[in-house]
Amino acid sequence: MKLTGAGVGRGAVIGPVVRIAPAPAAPAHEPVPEDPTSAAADVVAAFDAVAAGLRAQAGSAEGAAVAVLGATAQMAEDRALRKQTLAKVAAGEGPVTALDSVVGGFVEMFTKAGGMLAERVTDLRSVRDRVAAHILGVPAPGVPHLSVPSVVVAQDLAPADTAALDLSLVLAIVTELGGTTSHTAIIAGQRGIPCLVRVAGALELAEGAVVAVDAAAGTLEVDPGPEVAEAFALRADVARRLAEDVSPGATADGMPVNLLANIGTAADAARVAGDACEGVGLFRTEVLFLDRTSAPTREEQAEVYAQVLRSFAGRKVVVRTLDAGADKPLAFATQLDEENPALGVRGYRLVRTAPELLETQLAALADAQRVTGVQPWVMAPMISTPGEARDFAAAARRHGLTTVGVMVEVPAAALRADAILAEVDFVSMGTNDLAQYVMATDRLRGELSDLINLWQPAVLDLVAATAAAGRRAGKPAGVCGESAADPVMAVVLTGLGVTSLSMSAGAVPLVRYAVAQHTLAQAEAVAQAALAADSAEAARAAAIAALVPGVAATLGL
Ligand SMILES: C=C(OP(=O)(O)O)C(=O)O
Ligand SMILES: [Mg+2]
Repeated sequence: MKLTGAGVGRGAVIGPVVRIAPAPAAPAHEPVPEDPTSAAADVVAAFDAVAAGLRAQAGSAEGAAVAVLGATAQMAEDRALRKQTLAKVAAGEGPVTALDSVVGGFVEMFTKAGGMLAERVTDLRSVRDRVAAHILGVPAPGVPHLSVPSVVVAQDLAPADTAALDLSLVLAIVTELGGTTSHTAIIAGQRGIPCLVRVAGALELAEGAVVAVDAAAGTLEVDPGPEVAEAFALRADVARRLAEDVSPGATADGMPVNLLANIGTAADAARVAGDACEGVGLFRTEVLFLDRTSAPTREEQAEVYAQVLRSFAGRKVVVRTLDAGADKPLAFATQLDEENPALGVRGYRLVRTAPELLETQLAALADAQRVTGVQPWVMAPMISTPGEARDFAAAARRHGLTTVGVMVEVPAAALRADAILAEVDFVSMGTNDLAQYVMATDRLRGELSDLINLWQPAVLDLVAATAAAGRRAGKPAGVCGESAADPVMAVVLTGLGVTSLSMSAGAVPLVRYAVAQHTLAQAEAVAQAALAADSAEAARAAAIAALVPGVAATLGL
């Protein structure tokens, strides 16, 4: 059996399936319990079992997870929660329905109260899901404990779920929902973990079934034959051979194109520092803020930033300030009443509602600069106007950070790139959000993946306009969205005048190879071929056809 989906990365792996159970829904018409006393006893037993399970998990967890699990266990032990649920069951409501409405009431109350209480809403929902699963006799939702390298299959994964996985044992991630530029896919890609999203039928895969996941082809095959394993091994060989080239990125005629890595944590930095990349082009600092009830302190942040700077001492490190909101919600910063969070207070816009977050972060970064003697580049996400760029640059410089840039990921910033570049030292294009906003298509959902395709000519036009503005200003204009990881797109971007490409470290060798096979003029011809097309498919096909002979075959295209 073969399933198809949209792949992230180019990896191909074979391994057993481990399923992540989705949160159980309350049955539509849950029957009234025949014996309310025994139903009440079941509810108490479910609360007790969940609390005990969480306490046991906390006992074997490490770091921040201990406190999170302990706090969730405490909630499962909460007397008011139990008492109100039991009262409803005694009055004849189905136990899951009762639990659902009591938790719903608490969620509303906590949310209205704001502050610390609002931060407990996620814990409350997690307790509800676990207790409901216990009552219904279905697998507990949430991230499983992995004991062998596995292919993790889920309906969808929030960034916090991904953070809770032991990624060293994750061979691949397969989801039924989600999009290729959603953060979970990106975080996985950054770790070199192949990801397949939008896989219809993924949830029907049996636990333990052996599957072959090919992210480049976008396929999943159940019980693959030995020829599949052989083909995967061959591909790995080509990739290994190309990875032996450690020269700096450049076109065939010597025009430099910096090849940089995207990272999310200090551990990522330590892991990829030994790889042949010229630095970090995007440090997604929000990963440090995820799954917490309050922001990390200045000291805590400074320590992490210093670790990253030390790992890459002597190389460029571009640190992006907090990009929270929308698909990266933080309990302590996200606006709860936004109907369109992707269009709301996210990224740099948080200076309007929580200015101390940016101030603390810039101070911590300056501390890290001081203790390591390494000067980071710093940039802000979600900048829309030259005024925002100016304000951010002023704030960063006040803290003694000297190389200041912004991301170009909102169409307004691309359209006014000259004016934006007048305010800052560099720009970095976030093609994931740029595509989302240019095409008015939610990057988290895959139904419209044809529209959010990074090859859409309208997206390419704005990238071209921004790169041209960079050339005019004589300032670096890089790309750090997923576009940079695609070796064919990398040639197009080079031809458009993009000065650096930042991607998951595992993508660097193929990108280096593709760029190095073309002179600047040849890359420009590839870019023009793509720009002249009138659809995403035609743009990619035209670019592939314009590559110098032999490159497409080596790339397996
Ligand atoms: C690099 C980008 O930022 P993120 O994916 O973290 O939103 C982007 O939008 O392309
Ligand atoms: Mg972005």
